[in-house]
Amino acid sequence: MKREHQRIRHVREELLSDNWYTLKKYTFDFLRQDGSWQHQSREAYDRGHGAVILLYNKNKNTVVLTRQFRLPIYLNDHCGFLIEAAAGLLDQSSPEERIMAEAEEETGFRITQIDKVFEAYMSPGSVTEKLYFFIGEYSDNNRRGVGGGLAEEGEDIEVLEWPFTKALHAVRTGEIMDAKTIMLIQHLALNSILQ
Ligand SMILES: Nc1nc2c(ncn2[C@@H]2O[C@H](COP(=O)(O)OP(=O)(O)O[C@H]3O[C@H](CO)[C@@H](O)[C@H](O)[C@@H]3O)[C@@H](O)[C@H]2O)c(=O)[nH]1
Ligand SMILES: [Mg+2]
Repeated sequence: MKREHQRIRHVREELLSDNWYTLKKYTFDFLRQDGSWQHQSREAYDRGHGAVILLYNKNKNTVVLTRQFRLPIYLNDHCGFLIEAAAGLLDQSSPEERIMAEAEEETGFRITQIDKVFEAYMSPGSVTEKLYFFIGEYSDNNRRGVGGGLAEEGEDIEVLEWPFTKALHAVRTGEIMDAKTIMLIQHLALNSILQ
Protein backbone atom coordinates (compact mmCIF):
# COMPACT_ATOMS: atom_id res chain seq x y z
CA MET A 1 0.00 0.00 0.00
CA LYS A 2 1.46 3.38 -1.05
CA ARG A 3 1.59 5.97 1.72
CA GLU A 4 0.93 9.44 0.39
CA HIS A 5 3.90 11.03 2.20
CA GLN A 6 3.96 13.94 -0.21
CA ARG A 7 0.56 15.06 1.10
CA ILE A 8 1.63 15.10 4.76
CA ARG A 9 4.51 17.24 6.08
CA HIS A 10 5.86 18.84 9.24
CA VAL A 11 4.49 16.14 11.55
CA ARG A 12 5.08 17.00 15.20
CA GLU A 13 3.99 15.02 18.25
CA GLU A 14 3.26 15.96 21.82
CA LEU A 15 2.76 13.33 24.53
CA LEU A 16 -0.51 13.94 26.39
CA SER A 17 -0.58 10.77 28.49
CA ASP A 18 1.49 7.63 28.92
CA ASN A 19 -0.24 6.21 31.96
CA TRP A 20 -1.24 2.79 30.55
CA TYR A 21 -0.88 3.24 26.80
CA THR A 22 0.03 6.47 25.02
CA LEU A 23 -2.17 9.32 23.92
CA LYS A 24 -0.41 11.85 21.70
CA LYS A 25 -1.41 15.03 19.96
CA TYR A 26 -0.06 15.38 16.43
CA THR A 27 0.08 18.54 14.34
CA PHE A 28 0.82 18.36 10.63
CA ASP A 29 0.27 20.08 7.31
CA PHE A 30 -2.11 18.34 4.92
CA LEU A 31 -2.14 18.91 1.15
CA ARG A 32 -5.79 19.21 0.14
CA GLN A 33 -7.11 18.00 -3.22
CA ASP A 34 -7.38 21.63 -4.37
CA GLY A 35 -3.59 22.07 -3.89
CA SER A 36 -3.70 24.15 -0.70
CA TRP A 37 -1.83 23.20 2.50
CA GLN A 38 -3.93 23.08 5.66
CA HIS A 39 -2.56 22.92 9.19
CA GLN A 40 -4.35 20.24 11.23
CA SER A 41 -4.12 18.61 14.64
CA ARG A 42 -5.34 15.16 15.73
CA GLU A 43 -5.06 13.04 18.86
CA ALA A 44 -4.12 9.36 18.51
CA TYR A 45 -4.34 6.66 21.17
CA ASP A 46 -1.74 3.90 20.71
CA ARG A 47 -2.31 0.63 22.55
CA GLY A 48 -0.56 -1.57 20.00
CA HIS A 49 -2.35 -4.10 17.85
CA GLY A 50 -4.82 -6.86 18.68
CA ALA A 51 -6.21 -10.19 17.52
CA VAL A 52 -9.60 -11.88 17.79
CA ILE A 53 -10.83 -15.42 17.16
CA LEU A 54 -14.28 -16.95 16.85
CA LEU A 55 -14.24 -20.62 17.87
CA TYR A 56 -16.85 -22.72 16.09
CA ASN A 57 -17.99 -26.34 15.97
CA LYS A 58 -19.62 -27.60 12.77
CA ASN A 59 -21.16 -30.75 14.27
CA LYS A 60 -22.84 -28.94 17.12
CA ASN A 61 -23.40 -25.74 15.08
CA THR A 62 -22.11 -23.70 18.02
CA VAL A 63 -19.72 -20.85 18.71
CA VAL A 64 -17.77 -19.96 21.84
CA LEU A 65 -18.16 -16.41 23.10
CA THR A 66 -17.08 -14.49 26.18
CA ARG A 67 -18.88 -11.98 28.37
CA GLN A 68 -16.87 -9.40 30.29
CA PHE A 69 -17.09 -5.95 31.81
CA ARG A 70 -15.94 -3.07 29.58
CA LEU A 71 -15.77 0.23 31.42
CA PRO A 72 -15.86 2.57 28.36
CA ILE A 73 -19.24 1.25 27.24
CA TYR A 74 -20.55 1.27 30.81
CA LEU A 75 -19.84 5.00 30.71
CA ASN A 76 -21.89 5.15 27.53
CA ASP A 77 -25.33 3.79 28.41
CA HIS A 78 -24.56 0.04 28.19
CA CYS A 79 -24.80 -2.27 31.20
CA GLY A 80 -21.07 -2.81 30.59
CA PHE A 81 -21.09 -6.59 30.15
CA LEU A 82 -20.24 -7.17 26.51
CA ILE A 83 -20.49 -10.42 24.55
CA GLU A 84 -17.36 -10.85 22.45
CA ALA A 85 -15.26 -13.40 20.62
CA ALA A 86 -12.02 -14.15 22.48
CA ALA A 87 -9.52 -11.36 21.85
CA GLY A 88 -6.37 -9.80 23.16
CA LEU A 89 -3.62 -7.32 22.59
CA LEU A 90 -0.51 -8.63 20.85
CA ASP A 91 2.18 -7.14 23.06
CA GLN A 92 5.34 -8.38 21.30
CA SER A 93 3.92 -11.63 19.91
CA SER A 94 2.72 -12.56 16.42
CA PRO A 95 -1.07 -12.42 15.91
CA GLU A 96 -1.23 -16.23 15.41
CA GLU A 97 0.81 -17.03 18.53
CA ARG A 98 -1.03 -14.52 20.69
CA ILE A 99 -4.56 -15.44 19.65
CA MET A 100 -4.08 -19.15 20.37
CA ALA A 101 -2.81 -18.30 23.86
CA GLU A 102 -5.59 -15.76 24.38
CA ALA A 103 -8.28 -18.25 23.26
CA GLU A 104 -7.10 -20.71 25.92
CA GLU A 105 -6.76 -18.05 28.64
CA GLU A 106 -10.22 -16.65 28.01
CA THR A 107 -12.26 -19.73 26.97
CA GLY A 108 -10.30 -22.76 28.18
CA PHE A 109 -10.08 -24.23 24.64
CA ARG A 110 -6.60 -24.98 23.26
CA ILE A 111 -6.72 -24.67 19.47
CA THR A 112 -3.73 -25.41 17.25
CA GLN A 113 -5.35 -24.95 13.82
CA ILE A 114 -6.58 -21.46 13.02
CA ASP A 115 -7.55 -19.63 9.84
CA LYS A 116 -6.77 -15.98 9.20
CA VAL A 117 -9.82 -14.16 7.88
CA PHE A 118 -8.85 -10.50 7.45
CA GLU A 119 -7.24 -7.47 9.11
CA ALA A 120 -9.14 -4.28 9.93
CA TYR A 121 -8.71 -0.89 11.57
CA MET A 122 -11.53 -0.66 14.09
CA SER A 123 -11.49 3.01 15.03
CA PRO A 124 -9.21 4.80 12.56
CA GLY A 125 -10.21 8.32 13.55
CA SER A 126 -8.60 8.06 16.96
CA VAL A 127 -6.99 4.68 17.67
CA THR A 128 -3.86 3.39 15.87
CA GLU A 129 -4.73 -0.28 16.44
CA LYS A 130 -5.02 -2.84 13.66
CA LEU A 131 -7.01 -5.97 14.52
CA TYR A 132 -6.16 -9.43 13.09
CA PHE A 133 -9.21 -11.67 12.66
CA PHE A 134 -9.21 -15.48 12.93
CA ILE A 135 -11.63 -18.38 13.12
CA GLY A 136 -10.83 -21.80 14.59
CA GLU A 137 -12.69 -25.08 14.87
CA TYR A 138 -12.97 -26.47 18.40
CA SER A 139 -14.33 -29.68 19.87
CA ASP A 140 -14.93 -30.85 23.44
CA ASN A 141 -11.51 -32.57 23.25
CA ASN A 142 -9.83 -29.15 23.00
CA ARG A 143 -10.96 -28.12 26.45
CA ARG A 144 -8.01 -27.65 28.80
CA GLY A 145 -9.57 -25.54 31.53
CA VAL A 146 -12.46 -23.25 32.34
CA GLY A 147 -10.99 -20.06 30.85
CA GLY A 148 -12.02 -16.83 32.51
CA GLY A 149 -8.92 -14.75 31.84
CA LEU A 150 -6.28 -13.53 34.27
CA ALA A 151 -7.76 -12.58 37.65
CA GLU A 152 -4.56 -10.68 38.57
CA GLU A 153 -5.22 -8.40 35.56
CA GLY A 154 -8.81 -7.88 36.68
CA GLU A 155 -10.33 -10.23 34.11
CA ASP A 156 -13.46 -12.16 35.15
CA ILE A 157 -14.67 -13.59 31.86
CA GLU A 158 -17.77 -15.77 31.46
CA VAL A 159 -17.56 -18.39 28.72
CA LEU A 160 -20.66 -18.92 26.58
CA GLU A 161 -21.17 -21.81 24.17
CA TRP A 162 -24.09 -20.78 22.02
CA PRO A 163 -25.98 -22.30 19.09
CA PHE A 164 -24.98 -20.29 16.02
CA THR A 165 -28.63 -19.40 15.38
CA LYS A 166 -28.76 -17.75 18.80
CA ALA A 167 -25.61 -15.73 18.04
CA LEU A 168 -27.04 -14.57 14.69
CA HIS A 169 -30.29 -13.61 16.39
CA ALA A 170 -28.37 -11.74 19.11
CA VAL A 171 -26.65 -9.63 16.42
CA ARG A 172 -30.07 -8.66 15.06
CA THR A 173 -31.57 -7.83 18.46
CA GLY A 174 -28.54 -5.91 19.70
CA GLU A 175 -27.67 -8.37 22.46
CA ILE A 176 -24.32 -8.68 20.65
CA MET A 177 -23.00 -5.17 20.03
CA ASP A 178 -19.26 -5.72 19.66
CA ALA A 179 -18.03 -4.91 16.14
CA LYS A 180 -15.26 -7.53 15.88
CA THR A 181 -17.67 -10.22 17.07
CA ILE A 182 -20.41 -9.17 14.63
CA MET A 183 -17.87 -9.26 11.79
CA LEU A 184 -16.79 -12.82 12.59
CA ILE A 185 -20.33 -14.12 13.11
CA GLN A 186 -21.30 -12.64 9.75
CA HIS A 187 -18.17 -14.14 8.17
CA LEU A 188 -19.25 -17.64 9.28
CA ALA A 189 -22.76 -17.04 7.91
CA LEU A 190 -21.69 -15.40 4.63
CA ASN A 191 -19.31 -18.25 3.85
CA SER A 192 -21.80 -20.95 4.94
CA ILE A 193 -19.30 -22.28 7.49
CA LEU A 194 -22.16 -22.56 9.99
CA GLN A 195 -25.87 -22.24 9.22
N1 LIG B 1 -4.62 -1.26 34.89
C1 LIG B 1 -5.09 -1.17 33.65
N2 LIG B 1 -5.30 -2.32 32.96
C2 LIG B 1 -5.76 -2.20 31.72
C3 LIG B 1 -6.02 -0.96 31.10
N3 LIG B 1 -6.47 -1.20 29.84
C4 LIG B 1 -6.47 -2.53 29.69
N4 LIG B 1 -6.06 -3.14 30.81
C5 LIG B 1 -5.92 -4.57 31.04
O1 LIG B 1 -5.15 -5.11 29.99
C6 LIG B 1 -5.62 -6.42 29.70
C7 LIG B 1 -5.92 -6.52 28.21
O2 LIG B 1 -6.51 -7.76 27.97
P1 LIG B 1 -6.48 -8.44 26.53
O3 LIG B 1 -7.38 -9.62 26.59
O4 LIG B 1 -5.07 -8.60 26.08
O5 LIG B 1 -7.09 -7.31 25.59
P2 LIG B 1 -8.57 -6.93 25.33
O6 LIG B 1 -8.94 -5.77 26.19
O7 LIG B 1 -9.47 -8.12 25.39
O8 LIG B 1 -8.50 -6.43 23.85
C8 LIG B 1 -9.22 -7.02 22.79
O9 LIG B 1 -10.45 -6.44 22.64
C9 LIG B 1 -10.37 -5.05 22.38
C10 LIG B 1 -11.75 -4.45 22.40
O10 LIG B 1 -12.52 -4.93 21.32
C11 LIG B 1 -9.64 -4.82 21.08
O11 LIG B 1 -9.50 -3.43 20.86
C12 LIG B 1 -8.28 -5.46 21.16
O12 LIG B 1 -7.66 -5.41 19.90
C13 LIG B 1 -8.41 -6.87 21.53
O13 LIG B 1 -9.02 -7.56 20.48
C14 LIG B 1 -6.84 -6.68 30.52
O14 LIG B 1 -6.47 -7.47 31.61
C15 LIG B 1 -7.26 -5.30 30.96
O15 LIG B 1 -7.91 -5.32 32.17
C16 LIG B 1 -5.81 0.23 31.85
O16 LIG B 1 -6.01 1.35 31.39
N5 LIG B 1 -5.33 0.05 33.12
MG1 LIG C 1 -9.34 -10.06 25.96
